[in-house]
Amino acid sequence: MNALERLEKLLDREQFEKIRAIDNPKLHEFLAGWIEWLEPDRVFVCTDGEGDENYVRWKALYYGEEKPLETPNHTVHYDNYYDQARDKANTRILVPGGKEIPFLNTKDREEGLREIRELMKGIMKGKELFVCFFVLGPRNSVFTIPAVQLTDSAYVAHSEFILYRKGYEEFKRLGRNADFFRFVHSAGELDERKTSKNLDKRRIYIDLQEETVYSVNTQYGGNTIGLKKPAFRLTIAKAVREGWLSEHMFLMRVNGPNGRKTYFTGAYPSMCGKTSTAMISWENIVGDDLSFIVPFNGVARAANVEKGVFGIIQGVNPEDDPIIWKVLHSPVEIIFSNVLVKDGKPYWNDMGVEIPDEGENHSGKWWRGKRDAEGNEIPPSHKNARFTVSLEHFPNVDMEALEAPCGVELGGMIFGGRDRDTWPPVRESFDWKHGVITMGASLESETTAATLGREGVRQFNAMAILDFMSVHLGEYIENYLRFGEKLRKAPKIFAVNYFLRDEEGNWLNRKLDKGVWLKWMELRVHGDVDAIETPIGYIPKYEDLRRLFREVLNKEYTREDYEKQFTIRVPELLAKIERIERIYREQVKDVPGELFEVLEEERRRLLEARERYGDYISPFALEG
Ligand SMILES: Nc1nc2c(ncn2[C@@H]2O[C@H](COP(=O)(O)OP(=O)(O)O)[C@@H](O)[C@H]2O)c(=O)[nH]1
Ligand SMILES: C=C(OP(=O)(O)O)C(=O)O
Ligand SMILES: [Mn+2]
Repeated sequence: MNALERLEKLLDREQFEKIRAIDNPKLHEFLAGWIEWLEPDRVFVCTDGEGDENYVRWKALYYGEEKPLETPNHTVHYDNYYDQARDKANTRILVPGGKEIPFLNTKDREEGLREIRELMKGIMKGKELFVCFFVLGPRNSVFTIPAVQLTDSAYVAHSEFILYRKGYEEFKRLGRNADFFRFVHSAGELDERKTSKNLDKRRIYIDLQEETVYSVNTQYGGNTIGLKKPAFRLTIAKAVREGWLSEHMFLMRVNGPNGRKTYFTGAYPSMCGKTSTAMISWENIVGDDLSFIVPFNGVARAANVEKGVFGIIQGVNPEDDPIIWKVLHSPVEIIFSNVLVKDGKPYWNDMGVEIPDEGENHSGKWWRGKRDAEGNEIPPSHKNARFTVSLEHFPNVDMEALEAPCGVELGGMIFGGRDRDTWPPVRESFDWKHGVITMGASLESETTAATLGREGVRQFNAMAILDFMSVHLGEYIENYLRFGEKLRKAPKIFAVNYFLRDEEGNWLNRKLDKGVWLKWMELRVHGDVDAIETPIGYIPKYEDLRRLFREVLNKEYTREDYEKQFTIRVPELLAKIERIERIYREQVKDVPGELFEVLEEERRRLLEARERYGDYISPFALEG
């Protein structure tokens, strides 16, 4: 029996016709094999029709994975109390022989496939399987990658309808020529709260060879939404193979003088400010998490992989995030996850309004002071609680850029992380290579609640992408360096640090200061302002920032604040180079020699500056 004949037996007539309309034997084989293996009670195939999307929305409520809130189109979803973040330990890249690759969590491919298949055998008995088609990137463009998702979670399917462009018609159009990604997910057995129960058997396995990701016994979006972080591992490998960039970057428009539009991408690790930067209310958002960047006639052009936001809700407040706040309080389609709910209203930590003392949250029934099994006090919402919403609902979205089949020309690329004591708030690299190596490849950041495990630990996190890396880091950096050489005009590279602290641990910057750094970078891309040359790149002049603080935030920016923030901290910078160099020499090993040369040059510049100015160099000393 061929695959189509098997599918005819497995599906009811209506669903079968939807599959038959796609002329793709590889797809048929994949579907027939997995439906037989997973043994769902029912299968629903989603086309691009509004009715099918509605069916998925309704099923999320019907099966209890989501509950309606007071505001129309708002729902809440909970993940298991111990399933609130990405599970790095159980996320594996499957490679033949289980070959060790630095900073990757690998597993022998055969063994991994056997294990995951065993875990998934018959796992959908009694459940409904949703077969969904989407594309990564804008439809019918140079960026488009078709993908099929199988999941028994209506919440996961629903999230994907909000976050990705529909792809059923694209599969039909491409027929047997479609080169597509595959995602197979099961939430596994659910408890009475409809959250995944068998967390000890939680696995996320990535098969680069077949471009397939398996995810089981988990619901948290970072582990399960196939087109998001699971697909990211596949696109990184594809980009390195094909000579473009697939990055953990927001994409936004910064509005310059006289209506000038300049586009930036920015890579910061999870929970380090991508969404909050891209959402700055007076600029325009294109994407907040994942970008594809291709060389196109000598310029770098970027597109958002997604069309929605799966954003962190903690700290969203009316002053700092007026636009998100407004969207979250309007009757557009939103899934709130792992927040506190009381009388049908959602609440979250640090929202700037009073929060009730009891209700329901990610721990079940909640009251202030409640402790978990480990004795930790449970806050109203989880730190990694999120909202899922389409970008079309944001008044500041740049729709034209979001839908542009050729993407937008990039003016600048930004790297940043949680760094309490080393990097200044903003600086510009000397050139592409200097930026790629001393900013991107040298990125370190403190761990956050976006992954399971300890928080606040400084960790190497090259290009903010290490959690998702699927190829040898040396190869990835080599691809980055060569990418710049394909360009007539490379984007300028910048580094930011929103998280500097003083000795007492107080932040040196306010959350909206980033809006000023963005305006400065925009001016630098066009050579409109001068800058101060330092051993680690160019930093802003005080006068320019003072003017921008006044224009952008209507605030006075003092010389004292500037000096504290932009002091060149030589001992910390030297120690960092030491750490980074050791990591590349001892752990990564096969890495382009240029990396060591550029780090060495930076060290030499710092040592020379120290001779002349001492350990902590005031930016005023370097001016002139
Ligand atoms: N102190 C401080 N916190 C920030 C700043 N920007 C963002 N955050 C917080 O960092 C957390 C993660 O931010 P988000 O933009 O969602 O990160 P993403 O995961 O990279 O998209 C949120 O709790 C924000 O409130 C900032 O400039 N300063
Ligand atoms: C979805 C995620 O993305 P981010 O925190 O980068 O927004 C995640 O890390 O799980
Ligand atoms: Mn985000």
